[in-house]
Amino acid sequence: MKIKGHYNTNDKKPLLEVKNLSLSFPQYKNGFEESQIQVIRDFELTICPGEIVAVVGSSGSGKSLLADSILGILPNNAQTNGAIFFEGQALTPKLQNKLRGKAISLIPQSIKALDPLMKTAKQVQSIIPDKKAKIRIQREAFDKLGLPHDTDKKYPFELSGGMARRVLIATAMVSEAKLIIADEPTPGLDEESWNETLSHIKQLCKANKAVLFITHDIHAALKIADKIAVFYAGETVEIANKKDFTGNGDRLRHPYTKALWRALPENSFESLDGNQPEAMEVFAGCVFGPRCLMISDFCRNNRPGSTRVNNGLTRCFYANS
Ligand SMILES: Nc1ncnc2c1ncn2[C@@H]1O[C@H](COP(=O)(O)OP(=O)(O)OP(=O)(O)O)[C@@H](O)[C@H]1O
Ligand code: NI
Repeated sequence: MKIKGHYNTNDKKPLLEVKNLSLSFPQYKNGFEESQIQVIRDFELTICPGEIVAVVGSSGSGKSLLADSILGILPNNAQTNGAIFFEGQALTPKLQNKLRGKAISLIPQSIKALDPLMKTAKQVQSIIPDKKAKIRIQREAFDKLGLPHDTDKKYPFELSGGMARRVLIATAMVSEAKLIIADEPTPGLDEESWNETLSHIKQLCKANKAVLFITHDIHAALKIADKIAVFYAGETVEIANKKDFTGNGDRLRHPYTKALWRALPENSFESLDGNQPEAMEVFAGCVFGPRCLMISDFCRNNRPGSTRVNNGLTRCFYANS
């Protein structure tokens, strides 16, 4: 069955809906012959208030460009197709300008995003709309995140990496954002900071904020997300629920997701041969085909559309087998 409307596991109204988003860049061979590098193909995703949805994909699969598409900060030469809706309204460049940093906010990967010349408390207070309550709101957020009082007067360079990361999360916490996009917020962290960062992100959704959690770390996704969208070569090959990641992965719907799950050290540690295709490779059939053990001639010549299976979504002709 082809999905027509939005994918939704509960009765809440979607906050964000991405429908058939495709993104490409023009490329010039020999200086003038134009071709397209297709980075994202027919991407779809729905996030409801209070939900954490992880987008899991390996390096170069198009995750950050997906975030940039939602925020409206794509490079000028990017060409997009498809539609993004926020609270049911089409996200036009004008609306993106209005919402960016307000209703839609970003927790960037780099702690360099903090202003080096402003004390941390001031930075966080500066984005609180209620000016009378800003000091109290900032302090409450710092308390929730375990940032002691003496953090308030420190400059970013005086903070440890973990503390600076908490200040970035505090910024999202006090903002009026309904949707927070966290782009790889856990790179290279030790186990304790990793756990802390994830539980702080989880706290955000308690205030009914939704989080789009972008990561290549499937453990991190499984720890906090309600739904997991698996991104492969710019396509959502599966949207699974957390509970589907169990046992031998038999509840999972797509061979790539099963392979990711089985490759984890606590599972059988089976690796998957081959590499994800480069953005410029053109496919008539399934993008995962070259690495798939179930490949048939049909898969080589036909692109699978999205199919709803077991309250999730997949792009595989053999999803039910
Ligand atoms: N301006 C651009 N022009 C052409 N190609 C680009 C441009 N920006 C990004 N790309 C390509 O798009 C692909 C996806 O990039 P993106 O940064 O979204 O990946 P990612 O999944 O976020 O990777 P990572 O996990 O390493 O952050 C990459 O192959 C990248 O080289
Ligand atoms: Ni990225």
